[in-house]
Amino acid sequence: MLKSIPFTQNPAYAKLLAHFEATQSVQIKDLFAEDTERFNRFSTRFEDILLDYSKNRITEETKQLLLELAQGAELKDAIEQLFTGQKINATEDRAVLHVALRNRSNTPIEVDGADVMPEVNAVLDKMKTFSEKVISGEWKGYTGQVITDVVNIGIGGSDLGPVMVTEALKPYKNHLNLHFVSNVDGTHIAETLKAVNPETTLFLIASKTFTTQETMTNAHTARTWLLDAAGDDSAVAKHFVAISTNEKEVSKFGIDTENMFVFWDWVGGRYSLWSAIGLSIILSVGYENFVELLEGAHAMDNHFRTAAFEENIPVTLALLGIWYNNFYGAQTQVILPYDQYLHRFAAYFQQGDMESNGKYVGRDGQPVDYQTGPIIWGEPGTNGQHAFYQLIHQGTKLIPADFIAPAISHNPIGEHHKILLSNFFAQTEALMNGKTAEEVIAEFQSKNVSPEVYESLVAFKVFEGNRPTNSFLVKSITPRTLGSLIAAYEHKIFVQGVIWNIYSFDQWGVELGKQLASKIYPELQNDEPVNDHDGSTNGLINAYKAWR
Ligand SMILES: O=P(O)(O)OC[C@H]1O[C@H](O)[C@H](O)[C@@H](O)[C@@H]1O
Repeated sequence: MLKSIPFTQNPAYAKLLAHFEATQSVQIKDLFAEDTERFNRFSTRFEDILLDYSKNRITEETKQLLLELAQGAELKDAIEQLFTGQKINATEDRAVLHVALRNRSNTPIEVDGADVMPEVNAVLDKMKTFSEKVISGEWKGYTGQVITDVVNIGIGGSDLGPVMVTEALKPYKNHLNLHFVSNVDGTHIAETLKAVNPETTLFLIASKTFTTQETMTNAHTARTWLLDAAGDDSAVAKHFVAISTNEKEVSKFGIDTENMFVFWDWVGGRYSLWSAIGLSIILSVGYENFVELLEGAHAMDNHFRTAAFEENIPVTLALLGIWYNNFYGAQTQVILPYDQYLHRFAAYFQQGDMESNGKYVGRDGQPVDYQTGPIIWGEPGTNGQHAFYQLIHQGTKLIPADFIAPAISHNPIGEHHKILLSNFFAQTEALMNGKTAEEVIAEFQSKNVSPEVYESLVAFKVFEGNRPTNSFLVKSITPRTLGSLIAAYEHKIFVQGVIWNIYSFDQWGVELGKQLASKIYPELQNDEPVNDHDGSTNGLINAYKAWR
């Protein structure tokens, strides 16, 4: 059990508050001027990953106080509880063991007295064998043809991770075409089915619970489509596999449990890409690359568990996030990958972070009186620059930004990568330094613009600067570095949840909408007007009925 230590009662909280009040006018660029060693002091290396967090509004004292905050929350003990299979997901009475899925050292990890590693390894072996058959063409469809297309049907954690990783690792891709269907909007499955052939398509039905309405609806539509073409039930065994924790529901759907890849209740949906949910990743890039992804995550797990907090990447990210979220009042955190392959990275961590830490009740069952999880958003650079960076540079909101960029591109064409990276470096520099009125005036003068013309423009061209950024520079985006990066962000979320005294591994907040939808769905079966909801909901439902 994680202890309940409300954030504002953490002994370091009051000290941090006083420190914040005394230092909030600090200018990051002045900190660099005062300390030539600042980059070395506030950056850390892990394998081929460099995290530079020197462009933040922090001093050595801030760092020490934030580290005290981690100690005050008994973080070390919480980390041990995570790694040793304690039931830290208390509201669901479950362990939280995504770290076991990538425990490449294979040391025993017990849940309720039983080592989970043999089962983890057995599923990995099963995925290896199966994926090799599909990739090599040994696995045949109902007319004896090889599989050319794989459609993963899943939503939330059963979709976002596989999508993000298969996109990120596209340079490692084999010949199989991957498709992902998540939305219950019929358009999603319809457009996907248009692009594939029933004789050569394999469907992966990915759902932890195997009861999720969207996934089951899409799965049934896919099955009907296949049977319409094949004309006989026996085709299902050759074209459908299930990935789930729920054998009963899988059998009910008509998938032989031989064709089922299991995982366990101690794998949270949004932490499940490392489990059988990663089968689409394996089919896309091969088993060896998936193992590399696991290895990278495992290396980060070891770092997180053993490195001193002052050098610990997930802890550092978490503490900096808390500094802005709880003291500077920042509402959001933007993630900006300067790598097109990482274009779903921010979307992936929208679920990872917001479903984990979007909680207003503390571990003591009481509403918290402080801010918890930030809003996560972002798009790849340089697209973001031409869309929303204006607000980051000159808006009224403070937006801490994480930049992620590879030194080596998978597509070293012409000058592209140098241009891309010059933008990355320039943005973090501009966000920190800004531009003073003097600089704006000097620029006008160098172009011989007269004061009558420029005077009224100066204010608009000034950049306050002092916008905080973290920069991840990685050597290149390989399966291993990607695994490490994802694990770093996962553990950041965990650390923040521990310090905010919330439960990060349940998601009760998604239930109410689902319950109400299942009540409304039958009401949409006839054209009778409804009147048992509030005025707005009645009005909307009745307008829909009149129109359809
Ligand atoms: O994998 P499933 O059981 O189908 O669940 C899919 C998704 O359902 C819900 O929305 C949960 O909040 C998510 O955490 C989960 O990832």
